[in-house]
Amino acid sequence: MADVVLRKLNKRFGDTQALSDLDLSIRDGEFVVLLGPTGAGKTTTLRLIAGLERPDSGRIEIGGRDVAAEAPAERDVAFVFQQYSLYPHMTVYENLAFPLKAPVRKLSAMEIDRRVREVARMVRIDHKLENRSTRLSGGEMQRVAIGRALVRRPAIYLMDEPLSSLDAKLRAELRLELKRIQKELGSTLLYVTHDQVEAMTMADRIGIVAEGRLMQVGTPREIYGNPANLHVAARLGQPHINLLPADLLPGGRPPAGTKTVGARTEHLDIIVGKDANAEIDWIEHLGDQNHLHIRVADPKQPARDHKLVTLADPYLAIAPGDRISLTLRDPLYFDASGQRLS
Ligand SMILES: Nc1ncnc2c1ncn2[C@@H]1O[C@H](COP(=O)(O)OP(=O)(O)OP(=O)(O)O)[C@@H](O)[C@H]1O
Repeated sequence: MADVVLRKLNKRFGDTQALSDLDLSIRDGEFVVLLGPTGAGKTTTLRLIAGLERPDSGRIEIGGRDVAAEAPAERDVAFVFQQYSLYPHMTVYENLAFPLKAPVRKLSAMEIDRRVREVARMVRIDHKLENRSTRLSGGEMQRVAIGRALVRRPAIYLMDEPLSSLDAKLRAELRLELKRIQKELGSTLLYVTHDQVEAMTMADRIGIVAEGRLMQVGTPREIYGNPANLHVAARLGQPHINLLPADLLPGGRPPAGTKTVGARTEHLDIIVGKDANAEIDWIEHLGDQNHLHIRVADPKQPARDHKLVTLADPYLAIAPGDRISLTLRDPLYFDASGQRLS
C-alpha cells in the first residue's frame, strides 16, 4: 500500500476539458471517495492513475515515485469496473486465482490457494468456488470482480462505481462489507460514485468533483456541515438543501453580502398553527419519516411562492393545507457567487 499524489492534472478530450488542475493526496490506508455528477471527470481521474490515459500535464506519484513513464502493468494498481468483467469460461476459483498466476509474481500453488480462499471468504463467495462464473447472480459476479482485485496487494485499489449495477439491498450490504474489508486489509482505496450515501458511509474523506475540478476535500462530516460553496452544499443531504432568498424566513442572522440562505432539515424549526408564515403543500409518507413540502409566500413579492422540502417525524399531527410557523436555526449563508460566508 502507498500514498498517491496527484498534482495539477489536466486532461482534454477534443473540446471537453475533462480535468482542470486537479490536486489530490491520498494517504496510505485511506479510503477516499470522489463524488460528482455524470461527466465531472471522476472516471478520467482513475484512468490517469491506472495509466489507461495520459495526462496533458501534471504529475502522478504512487508511493513517492513519478509513474509518468510506467505502463499500466508496472503501476501496481488494481481496477474494479462498474460492470463485472469476469472470464466466463473459468470457475470462480480460477477467476480469483488468475491475477496471482502471472510469472512475475512467483507465488507457489499453496500460497495462491491460501489467498484465493481467504479472499473468497471475505467477499462471501467461498461456497461457490467451483461454479462457472456465468452461473452466478449479478451480485455474486460483482463480489468475484471485487475479490479478483483484492487477491492482489497493490499500492492502490481504484473502484469505478462497483456497486451501481446492483439492487438497493445488495448495494447496502456490499457497501458495509467493502468498508470492513478495506479496514481489515488497511488498503488505500480511491472510489468513484455519484451516490451520496456510499460516499457518506464509506469514505474517510470525500472529494467533491464538478466540471473537472476538485471543489472540496474533507471528512464526510466536514463536507456536509461545512461546505465551501453552494455546489458542494447541494451534493449532500436528502432531501436536498433548500436555497432561499436572504430575508425570506425569520430567525437567521445573515452576514453582510448574503445572497442565498441554505436550509437543511436541521436548520428549520416548525411550529404548527402559530404566527403562520407558511403552508403545508403536501406530505410524502416514506414509512419511517415524512417529507413535508412547504410553501412560503415572499413578503416582497406576495404573488411569488417559494417551495421547501424538509423531513418530519411521521407522528407529527399535520396535514396538507395546515398553516405553520417556519423559522431558521443556524442555516448556511452564501454570497452572490455561491461562496460560503459563514
Ligand atoms: N475517451 C473520451 N473521449 C472523449 N471524451 C471523453 C472521453 N472520456 C471522457 N470524456 C469526456 O470527459 C468528461 C469527463 O468524463 P468522465 O468519464 O471522467 O466523467 P465521470 O465523472 O466519470 O462521469 P460518469 O459518472 O458518467 O461516469 C465528460 O464530458 C466525457 O464526455
